[in-house]
Amino acid sequence: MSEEAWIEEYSEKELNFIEEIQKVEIEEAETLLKKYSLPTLQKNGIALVNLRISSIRTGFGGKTVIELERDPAFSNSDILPVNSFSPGDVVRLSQGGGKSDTRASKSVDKNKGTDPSTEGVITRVQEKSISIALNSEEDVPSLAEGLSIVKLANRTTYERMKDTMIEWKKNLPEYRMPLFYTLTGKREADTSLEEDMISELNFFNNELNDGQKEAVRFSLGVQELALIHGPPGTGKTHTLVEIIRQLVKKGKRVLVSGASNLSVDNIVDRISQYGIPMVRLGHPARLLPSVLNHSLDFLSRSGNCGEVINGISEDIDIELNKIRKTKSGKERREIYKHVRELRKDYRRYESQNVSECLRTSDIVFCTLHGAGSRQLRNEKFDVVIIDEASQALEPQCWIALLGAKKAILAGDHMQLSPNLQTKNPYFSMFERLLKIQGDKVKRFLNIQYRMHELINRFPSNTFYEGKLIPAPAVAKRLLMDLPYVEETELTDAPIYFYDTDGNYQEDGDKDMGTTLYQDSKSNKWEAQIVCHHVSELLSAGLKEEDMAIVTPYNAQVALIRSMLKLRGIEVEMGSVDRVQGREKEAIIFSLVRSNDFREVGFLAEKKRLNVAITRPKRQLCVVGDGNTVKWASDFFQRWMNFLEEEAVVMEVEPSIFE
Ligand SMILES: Nc1ncnc2c1ncn2[C@@H]1O[C@H](COP(=O)(O)OP(=O)(O)OP(=O)(O)O)[C@@H](O)[C@H]1O
Repeated sequence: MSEEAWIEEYSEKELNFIEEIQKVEIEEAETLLKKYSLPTLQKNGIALVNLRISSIRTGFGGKTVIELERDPAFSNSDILPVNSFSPGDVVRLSQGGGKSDTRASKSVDKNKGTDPSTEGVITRVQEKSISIALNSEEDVPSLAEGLSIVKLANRTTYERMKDTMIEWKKNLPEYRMPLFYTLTGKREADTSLEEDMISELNFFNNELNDGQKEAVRFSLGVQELALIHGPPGTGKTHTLVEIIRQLVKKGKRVLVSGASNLSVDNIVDRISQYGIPMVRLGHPARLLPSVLNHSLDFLSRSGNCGEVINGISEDIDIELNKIRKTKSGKERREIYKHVRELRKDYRRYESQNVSECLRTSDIVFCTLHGAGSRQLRNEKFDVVIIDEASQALEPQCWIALLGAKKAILAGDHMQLSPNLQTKNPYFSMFERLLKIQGDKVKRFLNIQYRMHELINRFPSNTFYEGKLIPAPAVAKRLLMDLPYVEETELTDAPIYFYDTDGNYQEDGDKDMGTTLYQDSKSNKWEAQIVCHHVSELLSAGLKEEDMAIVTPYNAQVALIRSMLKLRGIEVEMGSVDRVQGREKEAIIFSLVRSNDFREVGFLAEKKRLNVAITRPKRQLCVVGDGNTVKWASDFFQRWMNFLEEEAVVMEVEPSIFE
């Protein structure tokens, strides 16, 4: 096949894939809006009604940011209802929809000439307020009251992926070719090492273990592609930090990207102490507070034109607040005209500062999606590093790789891959490259610094060919070895298993149908056992912040949270997907599924189980029905056999339920 045809075919395949997943997500979101009223959507966390504007200001890029709060005319409390909004969500803002039970899609439909509506992006979520950056400059609603917001599918994510694939197809400059062909499998990866890059290699961090050092050496020396396979707790971030420092020392310009803001910020946090010129792109509301002074937003307001920019921003805010006070259309038009002029100036000065800031940075940090932002258009990098690469969609990775000659991908394809609604299993770029290029492009981090050796055993044997070994310092640690924890029958072993054995079956919440809440499974018996175990650990001296509760279903999270609240206990908890990348001294894992059909549903994915059971350092406590779970597959049978043999199997005493 000719090179042109190869590029064409590959890009088309990716474009079709993006279209397919976008269609599924948008249809799903639109079905919800058509089917349910705003108040019902609010009950389920994806809408907020009866809000009013509390302030207006100018944010990064000269965008109007409005802050919304609860309208006291409709509620006695100023705390927002429980919701699932987070920075980056795209929302539709409209007037009305709160009092009557109107369909969400009807009340916000511009074309039908009903309430005016506008779209924006959430920038900040607080207990009593929520802020939105509006998409266009004349979007400040004329009425500041009776506002509603509802979550929409995020189209820009898909548009960026599509633009990237079109760019790859249309424009493949010479410098990008070798990497493209290696990444798409048209040619075998060249794994020879560049001597210049690895001769006289002095490690900044001498505590790196041999596997980590080899991963650093290989990543530095190889000319196009390195994969770092880092199972849980194996020091992936440590290794990446060393690679980045070594690359900068060799005069290379590096783009560091990751599937999530947190993965990127963890690296920024650790690198920032070394005084390397660097910048973190991304909306400040989505960044860890500790990295804010490296953000482009902060740096561009403090550079050469910083003072001017801040002055213009204040002027815009004053004008925007005038708009809220006037009812005259003529006056409003005039103010908007003035605001537009101010914004033009604002962007001009800001873009000067942004260019300066990027030009002088040896390392640029952003999410994969952020790599597609206009500030990075035409920027080139010697090396692009992608952390959590196994959790990203392939076209997301391509966004970051557009300006690269060499790629280093770190991840673990044995943990959760992107959560797609499609029926087919999804292979990330990381996993696909392992398949097509083989182990020669990979280095494996084999020592984990988190789990007790018994907790390590099942995941190591099942997912990592028995090659994952605990560092001596962690291999024998138990809860009772913590200085403030007493030795009790619940703190002296690494794994506990409360087997409910089919006696305490799950509950299903059918109220919302399957579309809105696919995850509405709970099990009150298991919730009670979890509360009992948590209380016992606290009595033994363990602190609330030392433990977390993990379960595959959000409904179970909510149930356990409410039960613990009654006992005055507040412990971190989340669905399995939310705790990937986290660790705690003790993890309590409630499996929920218990039924006569031996159906384990959502839990069935092996990788989900791997994530859940590799979070604890000193104790894993499993609460579940062995009888349902063990028949799901050979794999679950093996896991149940392991628990029966190795865990302390706990009797489910009736007193637990009192
Ligand atoms: N060579 C080492 N010697 C001693 N401790 C180490 C070493 N490498 C990593 N660690 C420790 O292991 C833990 C995990 O390290 P790090 O956060 O870099 O891992 P990670 O692989 O990125 O984690 P995750 O599982 O969340 O992806 C940290 O507490 C770190 O201090």
